[in-house]
Amino acid sequence: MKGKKVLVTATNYSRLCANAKQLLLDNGCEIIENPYGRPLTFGELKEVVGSVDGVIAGVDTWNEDVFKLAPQLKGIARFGVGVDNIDLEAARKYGIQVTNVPRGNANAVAELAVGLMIAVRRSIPLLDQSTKNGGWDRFVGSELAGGTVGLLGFGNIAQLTAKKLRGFDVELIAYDKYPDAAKAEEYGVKLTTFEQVLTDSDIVSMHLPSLNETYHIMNDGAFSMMKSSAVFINTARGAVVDEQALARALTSGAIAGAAIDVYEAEPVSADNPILRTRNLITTPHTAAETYETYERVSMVTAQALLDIFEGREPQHLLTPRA
Ligand SMILES: NC(=O)C1=CN([C@@H]2O[C@H](COP(=O)(O)OP(=O)(O)OC[C@H]3O[C@@H](n4cnc5c(N)ncnc54)[C@H](O)[C@@H]3O)[C@@H](O)[C@H]2O)C=CC1
Ligand SMILES: O=C(O)C(=O)COP(=O)(O)O
Repeated sequence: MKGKKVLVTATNYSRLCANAKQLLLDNGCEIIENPYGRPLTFGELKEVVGSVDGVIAGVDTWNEDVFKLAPQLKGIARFGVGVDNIDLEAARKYGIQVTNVPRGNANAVAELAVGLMIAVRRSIPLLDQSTKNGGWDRFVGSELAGGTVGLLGFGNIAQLTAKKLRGFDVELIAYDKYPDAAKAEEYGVKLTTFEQVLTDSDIVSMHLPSLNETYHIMNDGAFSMMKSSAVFINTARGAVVDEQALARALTSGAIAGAAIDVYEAEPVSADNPILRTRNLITTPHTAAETYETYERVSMVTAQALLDIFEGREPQHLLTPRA
């Protein structure tokens, strides 16, 4: 087990908390950090994967083209939840075990989603900008209380978002293909259809994973079903939204505003027209970036790789043997 090389691509080395680094070092691992502060490109992965035994992965693309170049790679521990950037079938074919950390960053994402809801309904970034520029523009906003918040997806993050919103005096509705009725009851959420979430909500918050069947689920037709006074929040994945349709909906006034943390292509390019649409708040895929998340997720990912190296079944294995 000595001398295993662990590549940390999850944005930067500082993400792995001290205890997790120590755990890997105590077990004889060498840690290779990501010097770029962003996901690695194929070219950058190609340079390094040849000698790597395990990866603590961010949102870089892990597919057969990479696996072919990584003969020693035994495990990928995703530093988060979404694994749309990892080809699980190809991983299985190459004998690479893949894990993730369900709920590890859910609280951070739920808190940001609620924060963005208030920020967009009260135009907080515009108020800040205007006041700093010498203005005294007391824009009129809308309250959450008395309105309906619709959750698209009712998994771990949406459930925590609902739990937090209970104190805001809102109606909560949600759509999920495999709904958890007990959790819905616990958090006072009415389960309904995708269409009804769109038509009835004052705030639509996206929490679906990126899958073939959710690709561009928010398109022109979906935005046209929303109230013109409603806002859209996306802290899930860029691919579930047709970005150009969102830009059209904002520009035409079909919806009143949006806040997005995720993009169809990341990092989002400065000349992407979505960045210049009216009443849009943007953050750079930051929903999970909290010290608390890093503590929780670091230990789980480090332990998963050690388990894989030592032949034990890791927690949250996504590639069980057929
Ligand atoms: N912005 C960020 O930094 C972060 C983004 N995320 C994204 O948020 C997503 C959701 O995360 P969690 O709530 O933890 O996942 P989860 O797996 O707990 O919830 C996903 C829900 O979607 C439902 N679902 C799956 N396929 C569906 C379909 N075709 N139609 C309708 N419902 C469907 C599932 O039944 C499940 O309840 C992740 O997949 C990830 O992409 C997660 C963490 C951080
Ligand atoms: O957990 C997820 O799915 C996330 O999107 C968090 O991703 P990150 O590792 O913060 O780039």
